Amino acid sequence: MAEDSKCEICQKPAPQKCSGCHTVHYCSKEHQKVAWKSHRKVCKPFMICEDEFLGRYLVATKPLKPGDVVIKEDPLIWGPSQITVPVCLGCGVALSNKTARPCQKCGWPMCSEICQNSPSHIPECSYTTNRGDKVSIKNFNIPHPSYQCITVLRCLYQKQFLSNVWNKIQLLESHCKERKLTSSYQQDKRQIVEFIKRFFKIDTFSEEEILKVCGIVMINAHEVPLNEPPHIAIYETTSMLEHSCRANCAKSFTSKGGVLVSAGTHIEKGEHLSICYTDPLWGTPNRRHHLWETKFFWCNCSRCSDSTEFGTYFSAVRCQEKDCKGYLLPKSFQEDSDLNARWYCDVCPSSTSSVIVHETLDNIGRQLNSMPKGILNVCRVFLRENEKYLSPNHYYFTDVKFALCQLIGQDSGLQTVSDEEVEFKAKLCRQLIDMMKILIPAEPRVLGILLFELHAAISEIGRRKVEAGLGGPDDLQDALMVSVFKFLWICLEKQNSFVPKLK
Ligand SMILES: C[S@@+](CC[C@H](N)C(=O)[O-])C[C@H]1O[C@@H](n2cnc3c(N)ncnc32)[C@H](O)[C@@H]1O
Repeated sequence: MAEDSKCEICQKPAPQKCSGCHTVHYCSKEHQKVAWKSHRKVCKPFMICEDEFLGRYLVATKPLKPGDVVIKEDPLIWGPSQITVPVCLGCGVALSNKTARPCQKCGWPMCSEICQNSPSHIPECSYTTNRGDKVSIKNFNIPHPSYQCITVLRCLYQKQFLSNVWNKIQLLESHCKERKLTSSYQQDKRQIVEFIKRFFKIDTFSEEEILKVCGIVMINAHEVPLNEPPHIAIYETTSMLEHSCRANCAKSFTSKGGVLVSAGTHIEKGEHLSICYTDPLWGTPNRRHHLWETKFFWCNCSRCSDSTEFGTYFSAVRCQEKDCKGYLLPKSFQEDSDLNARWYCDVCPSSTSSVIVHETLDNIGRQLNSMPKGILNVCRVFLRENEKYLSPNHYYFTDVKFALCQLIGQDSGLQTVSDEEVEFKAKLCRQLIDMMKILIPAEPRVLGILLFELHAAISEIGRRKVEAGLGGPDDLQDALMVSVFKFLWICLEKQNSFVPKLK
C-alpha cells in the first residue's frame, strides 16, 4: 500500500485499489460499492496526458493484457466520407434509384422513414430547410459533390446548437498552420467553404472556422467499415490515441458505429497507448510519407527508428555485390529523403544511392500493381523474379505471400492440392505469423487470417497422414486444437463492463 493511500469514502488508510483504473483506493469492499455508482463514469485504465510534441495522448494507469477493453464509446459525430456515392444520411448505407426516398423536409435521399427522422440527419436537414430549396439527387452511381461538406456541417451545427459536443470537438488537433500550405486546404476552400456559403447560404461561420473543422475531420476521423462505402466518425477519447507503426492497441467497431479499443499486447503501467494510423504492412518510407501527408508528423516510433524493423528487414533490399548475402538499408529512414542519402550493406562495405534503390523499388512496385490478382502462378513468378533484389520478408514479398497462402486450395479445396503445395502453404503461414508477431503484434485481423489458413493446412496434412496410416488421430486432434484455439482466442473480444475487483 502506498503510504498516503486513503479511502475515497472515509479517508481512512486504504489497503486496496480499484482494479479498473488503479488510481483510487478503498478501505473495504463496502466502500468500493458505495463509490462505484459515480466512479464507474470515470473508471478507465488510462489517463490523458499532454506535451508539446504529441499534443494529447493516453497512458496506461495499470498493466493490461491482450484483449482487455481500454475504450468503448459512441461517436461524437459521424458522417459520410468526403468523396462518396450518395448514401443514406441516417445510417450510411449506399443508395440506388430503387432504395432512395427523398426526406420530405429537405429532399436529401434517405433509405427509410426511420432514417429520415434520425437525430444524425438533423443538421443538414435543418440547414437545407432554412435555405428554402430542397436537395435533388438523381444519379446514384458516381460520387456526388454535395456530400463533401456533410460531416463538416454536422460539426459546425454542434457549435451553433450543442456546445457540450462542440467543446470536445474543437479541442482536437486541426494542423491549420501546416494544412495552409497544402493543395487539400485550397480544395477544401473551393469545395467545402464555398458550398456551405453558397448552397446552404450560411453566413454564421467564418472561412477560417470552417477550414479548422475540415482539418479536425481530416486529422481525427476514423474510417468505420460497417457499410460499403465506409463512413467516418470522430470519437472523444479514441481520437486522442497516438500513432505507432508497432501499435499496442487494436480497434474494432460495434454494429451501431461505436468503437472498441482493446489492448493487443501486454502493456505496462505508464506505457503510451497507441494505434496504427496507416497501413502497417507498407514499407517504412511509404508509412512515414503517408503520415506526414495526412497527419502532419514524421513518425519516429520504435519501428521507424530501427531501419531493420526489429531484425525483420521488412524494407531492405539485397546487396548486389558478387557473392554478398547482405542487405542494404539506410542508416536511418529519418534521413532517407535527403538526395545524398545512401543505403549500406550490413555485411560488406558497399553502399548504393537511395535514389537508385527507390527507382528499383518503384519498378518492382509497378510490376506488382499491374499483376492480375488471384492467380497462383503469377504470384510464384513474382517471388522468383525478385528474389535477387528483395529481402525474404520484404513488404512486396509479404503482400504476395499473404495472397498466396490464402489462394492455395481456395478454388477447388485443399484436398485437391499436392502434398508439396500444402506443406508450402503451412510454411508460408508460419513464416508470416512469426514476422507479424514481431512487427504488428496488436493487429488481430492479419494474424487471425494467417492462423486460420495455417489451421486449414495442418488439418489437411494430418488428414493425409491418417489416411496413409502414418500418424495417429491424436496427432491430428492436437494439431487442430492448438491452431483452432489460437484462432478463436485472437478473434474473441471481451465486451463486458463490470465492477472491477479489488486487488
Ligand atoms: C488523431 S490526433 C491525436 C490527438 C492529438 N494529439 C490531440 O491532442 O488532439 C493526431 C495528431 O496527434 C499527433 N501525433 C499522434 N501520434 C504521433 C506520433 N507518434 N508522433 C508525433 N505526433 C503524433 C500529431 O500531431 C497528429 O496529427
